[in-house]
Amino acid sequence: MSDTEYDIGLVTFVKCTSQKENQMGSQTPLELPTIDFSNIKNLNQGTTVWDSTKAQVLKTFQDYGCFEAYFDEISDDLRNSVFASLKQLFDLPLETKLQNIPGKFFNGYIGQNKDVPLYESLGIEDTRSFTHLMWPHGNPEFCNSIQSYIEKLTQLDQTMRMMILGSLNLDKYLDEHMELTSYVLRVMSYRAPEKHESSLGLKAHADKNMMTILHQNEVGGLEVQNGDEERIKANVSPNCFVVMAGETFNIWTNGGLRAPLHRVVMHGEETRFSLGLFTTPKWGKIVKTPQEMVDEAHPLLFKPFDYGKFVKFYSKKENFPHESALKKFCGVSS
Ligand SMILES: O=C(O)CCC(=O)C(=O)O
Ligand SMILES: [Fe+2]
Repeated sequence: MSDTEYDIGLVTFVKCTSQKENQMGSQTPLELPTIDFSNIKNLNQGTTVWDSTKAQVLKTFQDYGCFEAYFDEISDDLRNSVFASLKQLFDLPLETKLQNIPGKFFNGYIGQNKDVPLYESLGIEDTRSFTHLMWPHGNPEFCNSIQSYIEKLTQLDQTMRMMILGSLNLDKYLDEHMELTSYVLRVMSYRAPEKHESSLGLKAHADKNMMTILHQNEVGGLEVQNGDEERIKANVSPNCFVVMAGETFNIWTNGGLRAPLHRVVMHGEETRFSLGLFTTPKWGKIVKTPQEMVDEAHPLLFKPFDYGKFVKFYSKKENFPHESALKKFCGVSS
């Protein structure tokens, strides 16, 4: 972690500079703000550090909808094991990967799609049963490292949500908010494009769920859109995790947060691996904006909705991948 600091308004951001940049001493490119979550175990509510971190989280979510979390709970060994496991997983025969038929839409195998030919992904709802499905004779290293990775990122997710609700004075909804969601870990592989192919790995989109934590290998390629033109390349430092608000969080806060557009562009000849912990509303539970976020100046933007019903609606051809699908589904003026 570099010790370079800079101010934006009231809060100070610590830059999470990549080693490559340091060594090459190149000029600083546009970067996402970074928030320091090192020493998370000692980050206690009510302390000055907690309060300043909480203010940073809300401000970056309001301004960008996204930031890089510097999080050092995933050891080098665990990270190496996770990325090595991903290579092993994607090297499995297609028939094996296709067996990952999920409990829910969009959680299964996605790939072999001519619109995004470089991209392949698998959703992991339950690590044990997923491992058994992929390796019927067992793969304890995969199972243990993925499970431990999910547990650590879950801690980061919950800390950040606690901070956002706290900053909005909505602490009383915390238990309800945590109960509302479950997690899926989506693991992704992007092969390098052939000479005649486009380098676009994943088209620009905003996530529909509550919040996403992304982690990429050193190949990089994740870009976040800021404003109409500007695209910011996400850092590839090993301890940097890109945290993004999804459209459901924007709805829950009555438009109080941004859900940024982002995409993946491939460079070079290496395969890119990435992981995303997707915090997603449980099917059958109702996502409802707290009344405190609504007043005359801020009328209700979205009606309460069941995410499961939305996913079914979204999976229909005419609604996918419609940018304003949620607006169409439960927007107040629609
Ligand atoms: O691979 C990545 O880093 C981004 C993936 C992504 O944006 C998504 O799955 O929604
Ligand atoms: Fe995404």
